[in-house]
Amino acid sequence: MSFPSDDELMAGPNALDDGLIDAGDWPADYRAGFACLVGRPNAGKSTLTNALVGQKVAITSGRPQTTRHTVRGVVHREDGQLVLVDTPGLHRPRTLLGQRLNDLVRETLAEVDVIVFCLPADEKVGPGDKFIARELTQQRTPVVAVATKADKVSRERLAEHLLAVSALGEWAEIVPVSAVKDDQIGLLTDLLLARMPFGPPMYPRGELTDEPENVMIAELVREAALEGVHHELPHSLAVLVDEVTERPREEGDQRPPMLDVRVDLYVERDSQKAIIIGKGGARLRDVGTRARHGIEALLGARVYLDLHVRVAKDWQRDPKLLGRLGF
Ligand SMILES: Nc1nc2c(ncn2[C@@H]2O[C@H](COP(=O)(O)OP(=O)(O)OP(=O)(O)O)[C@@H](O)[C@H]2O)c(=O)[nH]1
Repeated sequence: MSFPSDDELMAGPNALDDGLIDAGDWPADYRAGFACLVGRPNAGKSTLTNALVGQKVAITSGRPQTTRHTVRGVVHREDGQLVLVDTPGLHRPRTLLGQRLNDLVRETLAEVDVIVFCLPADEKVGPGDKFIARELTQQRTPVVAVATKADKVSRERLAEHLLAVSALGEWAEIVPVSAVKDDQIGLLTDLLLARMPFGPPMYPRGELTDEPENVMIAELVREAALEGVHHELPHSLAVLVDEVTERPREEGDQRPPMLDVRVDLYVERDSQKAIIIGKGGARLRDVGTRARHGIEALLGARVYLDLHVRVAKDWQRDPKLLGRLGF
């Protein structure tokens, strides 16, 4: 058996023709395509992604890749499939990292079928939103503006917010939703699916994400490490999984496998390292415990988690390190 070439793997929907994916039958009016969620930090993108997908993203491995963007989740319906891809976030290009992210973001925006612009109803439309709105109006992909966290505000405030959003730019639709209360999520899915091209499913049904396990592990550690110190360490923390190894087992051992997971956390300054580690290492132990529970649930294994905090001065400007960190 020969492995498919990179070109074949990148072929997206065509991969079906190569017999790489067994997607089963699909109706003639089936739609499938890509959407990405954008919005400033804390706008509710992850929560909305999970609500759209309908459950926490699940891990599966060893399947052909139909997009070179990280897939956050796949919405499966009888009438179509919506592949939610990641955008690393829009930032003003102050550092090399910022510039690269923005290039990546622009490419992503141009390649998807619809953009979901998240604007939290409980916050006024601000400079961050205007910056993103300007980016979005510079390209041709239709944009659905979503007023997120609608459950947090009164009807009057929501109406005011929707007006402010509509004044921000030309949007294909404006929809208020609550991901937490599962309010209008079905309607939003309808609107997004209607903008997908007709075509066969890109993923076998039942698959929720194709995020590599290591990225998910790094994400869990990052989340735990940032808890409560978001404002002190906004973009200055990078997490890299160094190694995952399985411990040898005695024959007949019925327990789940035991994995050693080694993870490096990169910060820019000694002071940030001190924040992560905490007094006498207490905080880092906490971070480890929380992340470990998540990783064990993710991998269905027992995990020994080994965290190392390293200071990599100006990692955001170091192309070599950026490459290693996957940017
Ligand atoms: N009440 C309410 N809270 C929400 C809703 N959606 C998100 N939140 C909360 O808003 C906060 C931010 O949500 P996230 O989904 O993490 O936002 P994000 O845009 O992914 O954030 P970044 O990763 O920083 O870009 C979290 O505390 C969520 O629980 C919602 O519909 N209703």
